[in-house]
Amino acid sequence: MSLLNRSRPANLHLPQSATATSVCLSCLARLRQLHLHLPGNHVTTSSFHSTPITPLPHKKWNPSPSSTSRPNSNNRNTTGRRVASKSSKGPIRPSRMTLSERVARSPPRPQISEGRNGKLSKFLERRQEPAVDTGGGMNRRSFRLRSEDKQQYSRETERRRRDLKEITSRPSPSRFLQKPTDPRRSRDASSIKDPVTAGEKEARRIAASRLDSTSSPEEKKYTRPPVRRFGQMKHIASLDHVSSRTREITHAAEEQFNTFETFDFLPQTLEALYKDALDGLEGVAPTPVQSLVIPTLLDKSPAPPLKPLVTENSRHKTKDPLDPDQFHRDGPQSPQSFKTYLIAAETGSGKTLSYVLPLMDTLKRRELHNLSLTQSESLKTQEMLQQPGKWLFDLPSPPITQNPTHGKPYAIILVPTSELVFQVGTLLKKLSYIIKLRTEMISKDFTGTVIKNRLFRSSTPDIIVGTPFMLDRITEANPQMLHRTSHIIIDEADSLFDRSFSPITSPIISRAPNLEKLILCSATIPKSLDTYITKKYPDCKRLVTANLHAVPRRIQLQVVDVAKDPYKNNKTLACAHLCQQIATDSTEPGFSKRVVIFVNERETTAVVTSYLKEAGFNAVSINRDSDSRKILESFTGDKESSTVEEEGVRKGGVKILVTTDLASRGVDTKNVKNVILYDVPYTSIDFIHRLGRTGRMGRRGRAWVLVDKDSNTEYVKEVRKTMFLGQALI
Ligand SMILES: Nc1ncnc2c1ncn2[C@@H]1O[C@H](COP(=O)(O)OP(=O)(O)OP(=O)(O)O)[C@@H](O)[C@H]1O
Repeated sequence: MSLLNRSRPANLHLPQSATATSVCLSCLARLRQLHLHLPGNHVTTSSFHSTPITPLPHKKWNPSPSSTSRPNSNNRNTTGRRVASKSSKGPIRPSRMTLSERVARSPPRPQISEGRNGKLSKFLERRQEPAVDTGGGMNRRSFRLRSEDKQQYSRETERRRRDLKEITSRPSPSRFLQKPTDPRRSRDASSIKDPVTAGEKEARRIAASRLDSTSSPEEKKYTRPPVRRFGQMKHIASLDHVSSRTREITHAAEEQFNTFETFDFLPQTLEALYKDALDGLEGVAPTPVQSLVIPTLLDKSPAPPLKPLVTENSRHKTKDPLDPDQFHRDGPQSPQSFKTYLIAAETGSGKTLSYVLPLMDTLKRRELHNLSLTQSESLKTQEMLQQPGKWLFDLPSPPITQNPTHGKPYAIILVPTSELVFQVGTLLKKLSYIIKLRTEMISKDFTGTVIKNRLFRSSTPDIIVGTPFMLDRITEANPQMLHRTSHIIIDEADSLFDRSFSPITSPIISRAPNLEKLILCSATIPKSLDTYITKKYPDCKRLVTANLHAVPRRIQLQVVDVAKDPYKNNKTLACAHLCQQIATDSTEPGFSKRVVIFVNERETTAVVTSYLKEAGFNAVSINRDSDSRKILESFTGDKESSTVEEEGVRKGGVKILVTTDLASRGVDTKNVKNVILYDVPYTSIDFIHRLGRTGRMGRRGRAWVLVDKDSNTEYVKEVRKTMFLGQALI
């Protein structure tokens, strides 16, 4: 008893008047720990407990420096880490939470019954492995302190290095591009399968050396395999490498063009930008991508003379749309008279304005230039007519043109979905109110009559925004429509040049004989796009920002293991529970919180939405029948304040959108703070785009990814670590 009193920490629950049966179980656990560390400690517990307790196995006394200098009574565990005092934690929480009311309220935390030793130790074990793993978090210091993490990480890295060796010896696993087998690479593998003769080997060697000598330095540069940091992350390896030189250029541009005034815009462009495009925000500065792109695209030269119209009315497509391999077989186009640019920057970085502003400014300059030419012509005419002896027929006759400007836009902007047509089109309309240009939208949302009126009425639009599907059909029927088109912009270029879109996107470009600039824009450069551009537009100028392919660190990603308690592989329950937590947390006070849930399959949207609706949430999904434009509007618009009634119900204060990748690209959900990845995305590209719906334009964002027993947990962990380190996912 005296020994006990001597070594008993002050926070043990042992009142002076304690009877043998009133000692709490946690104290007993502490006593047992002490017992393990004291030499020859044979204290019997019989004086404290009425029930006999099986003696603990005797542990040899080892007066190591760690055990003597860091006793457990100092609130440190056996590894020497500081742990919170158990007695100060209040009531002990159970290991199995019962979610009897499912998601209707947050999971209760019933008290564990005292005296069940097994339960207690299990509980303490489980507490170290929470279902929601927040480890990556934002705390760099605590991350560094995790020595076990580090050890595990180095073991993982070693294992991956071995995997990488094995994988790189196989043919390219790229999902986008099945390259023709390179004899140089397949040499080893084939020699194992079927023995080759010495003659064949020699022939292969010669073929390989020929390939080496014929490939240009440009080709060599871009056919280099990307740096694969993680052998397992094959998807990540499909992203292109961004050189340090590119990063230096971006930083230099950022320093040089640090205000919108430095771009030498027309006064009306600047006014429209400040008043309409940026919603009256004050003190705005160009983003890195804008500093880089705007000076390059801004064009003050007058429009060059138009090439004559192609008279033959070719109604046939130059390419076979049903041939999926054509995309990868296409050789470089016939000598190009136009310049090509590739804009690549992280999601939510302001890429749209970076191409829209110089485009509108250039077109306005040309319009003003043409107007001044016409005015000076008419002045000359009047002067001539005033000369004595001159009359109307002495004047040179105006040129007879077969190409009236009727229905011929100067610029075309292509985007993959009608939702994006609406988003980009709305921005253009806002800007053109002050700049005074005519802009129109074309998508499946409008009837044929509406489209016809928009295109071919007396006032021809200067800029048309549309989907490739619509514009391909219209320009195929009216090939002369693109005669005056000097600019074609392809937003989300990685989508519009993939196997499904490429056969309808490419012909539109080839129908514009007077094209001056082809601008491709994307947040990700998959290897397929990189190869396509190198092959088809070898002189393409790449405008790439330093943070390309990196998910901003202001987005916090947490991993929820739904295989663990309390979800027991019920993903929908875990998702509803997360929504409940979001609804009740103290973020965004007074405002309706928005949550976007991404799933991999269209069918899952209906399942998740109905479950959430049943649980009382305000959930919607985008599908074929829904008015997706209207639904998205409530997620892209400004913040809405939640009413007192909604606040009371709590669930009413949160709006949930369940969607597939349909809403993962380009949609400017700038006020969405919460994103849930219900399914692990198939590729890193999808990861980047889905996470890109939050944390836009410098805002903070939160994301959760649900993993179950079938998910590639390793892959998710690597993505999270890479994000945490602020590195690109390549
Ligand atoms: N210089 C700026 N200052 C403040 N806000 C800006 C600036 N430029 C653009 N924005 C705003 O940032 C938001 C995101 O812009 P935008 O949609 O162009 O991003 P993005 O790079 O195209 O994203 P994504 O890759 O997802 O399509 C828009 O709401 C836009 O109004």
